[in-house]
Amino acid sequence: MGDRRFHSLGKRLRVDSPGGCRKPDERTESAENGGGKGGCSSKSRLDGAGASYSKPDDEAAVAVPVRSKTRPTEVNSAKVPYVDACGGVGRRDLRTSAAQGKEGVSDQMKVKEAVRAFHKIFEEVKGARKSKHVFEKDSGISVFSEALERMKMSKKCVNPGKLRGPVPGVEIGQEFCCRAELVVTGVHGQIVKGIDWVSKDGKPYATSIVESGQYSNCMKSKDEVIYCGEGGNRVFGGRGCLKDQKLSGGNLALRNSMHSNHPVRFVRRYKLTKCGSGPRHANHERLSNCKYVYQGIFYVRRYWIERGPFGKLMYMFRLTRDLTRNSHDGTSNVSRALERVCVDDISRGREKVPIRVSGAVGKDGPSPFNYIVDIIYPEQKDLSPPIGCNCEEGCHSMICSCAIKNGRELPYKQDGRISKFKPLVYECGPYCSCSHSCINRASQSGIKFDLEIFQTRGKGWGVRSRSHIPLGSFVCEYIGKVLPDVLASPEFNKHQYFFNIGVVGATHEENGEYFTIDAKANGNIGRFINHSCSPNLYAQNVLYDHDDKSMPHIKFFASKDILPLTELTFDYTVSHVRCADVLQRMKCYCNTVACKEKRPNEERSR
Ligand SMILES: C[S@@+](CC[C@H](N)C(=O)[O-])C[C@H]1O[C@@H](n2cnc3c(N)ncnc32)[C@H](O)[C@@H]1O
Repeated sequence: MGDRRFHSLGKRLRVDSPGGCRKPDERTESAENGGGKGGCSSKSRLDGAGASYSKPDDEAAVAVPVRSKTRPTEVNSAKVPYVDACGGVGRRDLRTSAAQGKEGVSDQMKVKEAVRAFHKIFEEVKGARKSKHVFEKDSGISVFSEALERMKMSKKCVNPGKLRGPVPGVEIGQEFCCRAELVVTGVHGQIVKGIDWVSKDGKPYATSIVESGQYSNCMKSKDEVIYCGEGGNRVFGGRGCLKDQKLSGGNLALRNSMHSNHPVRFVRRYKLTKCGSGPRHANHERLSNCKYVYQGIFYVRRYWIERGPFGKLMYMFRLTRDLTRNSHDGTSNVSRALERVCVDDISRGREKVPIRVSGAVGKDGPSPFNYIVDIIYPEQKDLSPPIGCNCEEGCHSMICSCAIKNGRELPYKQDGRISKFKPLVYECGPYCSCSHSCINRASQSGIKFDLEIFQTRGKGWGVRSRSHIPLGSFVCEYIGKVLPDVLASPEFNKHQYFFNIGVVGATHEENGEYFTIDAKANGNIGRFINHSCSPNLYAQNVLYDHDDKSMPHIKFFASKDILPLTELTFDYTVSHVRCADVLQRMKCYCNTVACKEKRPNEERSR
């Protein structure tokens, strides 16, 4: 390993939400629907720290939460016939649906009954106010809220606890006239907030999200949603509430749900045209100018922060539908589907492109690990946010403060390829004013090449690309959990997944503060890249979301043009990977001329 010299960064700022910490959640799983106040100012980090989930993904994905004997019918298609919750003209008789068992029907009847009861109470409240000439603006509480309150008092809501996963009696595609209907049926317990959550072991976990129309959310396809977190960043500006979003409340709950692979219900809002169709209540009147359609169970795959339309930071979440979950499937179907996922995409939809396992699958496939796409920083580490650039019109080498830190040059060419390798590259990031398409963010847009994992000779699994990779292209990051060096046990293991990090010559070395990325339990495709004495990848230190040189991102770029199906490798000895120690104790199977020259007497007959 190379020697470690270094400089000081001085004071470290926090990346996380400021503010004191009251208990992260005041609600409990058994809280009455809609009763909680969403906010929480829990002190929490931007990074993945605190990801205390212990379940491997596979396990979590198969474990369908069971809370009622009567499982709801979840079908993975928005086109399935829906049960109109409003009980009006032209509805199908629920009892005729062959797919629904007796219990499913009774759940649906309960849901329908709750909606009917709500509308009855709503009419009563409205009528009472009308007769007393009480106008909504004078009453201080809306007719909806008052009716909802009465529903709760008379215990007429169904599925009252904060359920996780599917809601009994509610199908994908089911329509609701208003937010209150979502509350009385147990789909989403918040009448205003878009994110609903429960507290478990003192941590909030998201149960459902509703597109409120206030943020720039979008459903990219019927299986993928980009959801903007909550707080101070409405698309239309709001009333004096513009501020940076924080990793607390619903945002923290979504982050935690991502780490623990918790299911999140998603409800989409559709605006209705004046004469268009839409659910109506018993009197055939529209209750609002939009409708809400239940879309099914989604999983949070990743999150990031970006600047919103008003220049404030927003937490963005990517959720995808879990196609393995379908209550018509028996367990065998679920495991078959999981197997298929393993062959098709080891990242389980977390990368933009699927990552295949070539050859063996199932028991013969790579041993299980939790696929993550964001580094998990140590909880106790205060990460200093960098001072971002102010280049709203695009970054230029002479004026962009990030380019200035790179020696007054932008490290990337127009096509996104790195111009030259450096000890450290400063990219623009979440604290910069430039756009996401800024050229100085080349390594932040995810994997683009068609990578796959395959069995090598003598080295276990390795990585290769099905497509050609041009010199200088970003390939992938080495992702895992950052551990203080002392915790990264140097003991010899068959396959080591440690990557020692830290910019050589930076201040952390004076304090003896060293870190290692451990990708054994949590990692991405980077953990499968093997060593070669004549590598085709280069591990580049990159900083953008914090300024701490002791834990830069490790980004792999192509150090030569790489032909399709060539194994991707980097030099463990140059990159300070702890595997370098391993290589001293075991034979190198990179099978290159450089290796034979380095180790002329080594036996390579595996
Ligand atoms: C980061 S892992 C790489 C992925 C690993 N091959 C697997 O199957 O998971 C590092 C381990 O791969 C093996 N390895 C990597 N490069 C090697 C090489 N050139 N020769 C022999 N073994 C190698 C060693 O066992 C090493 O500890």
